[in-house]
Amino acid sequence: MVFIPEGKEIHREGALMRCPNGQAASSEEEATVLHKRYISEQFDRLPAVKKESFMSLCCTAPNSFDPSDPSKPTTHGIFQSNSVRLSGRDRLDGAVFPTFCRCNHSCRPNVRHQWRPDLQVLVLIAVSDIRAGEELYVTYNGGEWGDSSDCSTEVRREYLMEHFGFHCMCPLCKEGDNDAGGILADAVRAGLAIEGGGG
Ligand SMILES: C[S@@+](CC[C@H](N)C(=O)[O-])C[C@H]1O[C@@H](n2cnc3c(N)ncnc32)[C@H](O)[C@@H]1O
Repeated sequence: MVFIPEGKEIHREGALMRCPNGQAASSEEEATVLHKRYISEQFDRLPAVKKESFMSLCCTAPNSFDPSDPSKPTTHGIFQSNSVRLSGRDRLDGAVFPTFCRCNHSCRPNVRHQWRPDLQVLVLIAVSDIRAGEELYVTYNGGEWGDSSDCSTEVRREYLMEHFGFHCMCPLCKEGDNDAGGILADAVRAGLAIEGGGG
């Protein structure tokens, strides 16, 4: 079977759009206005094909749709929904990437990403053997909870809901659901047995 071995570089790509995370401003409101304006100006400068690629990305951040047309995502909303913080000398910037931003999160990812400031590219590397057809998962929390096996499904989901606004359905969390279902089923069976035995 075809597979990508652990440690192999899978892909590298440059940013579709990049923006400083913090801008000199006298208030949070002003910083948001500047951020939105910066993104809008960057978007206007993109060639048509990159505009299309950017606008096709998911839009899930709060308040990310145009108030005058709630079906239309804003450029700021798309940036907020997809941006990843860069590292090294570029650590003050966030950026959106055409392929990386298509990857879903897993609490047990099979891919890690590394920003290369020297080359100005994001590199995706397999962290386990990946079989043909297997989904590529990255982690959105930047290793915040270390080894996710130390942390319960509930705690990880709470964190992801609070910071990223979704209920995690990654394979590890689904395993947690099955375990919980199993425990519940055992408890119900035990209860029935006790009830049955006591009657
Ligand atoms: C950057 S997008 C990821 C790519 C997106 N699924 C797409 O098709 O373009 C992030 C959004 O994907 C969804 N998502 C990513 N990982 C998820 C997971 N483990 N469980 C549930 N939803 C997830 C959430 O809606 C999240 O806000």
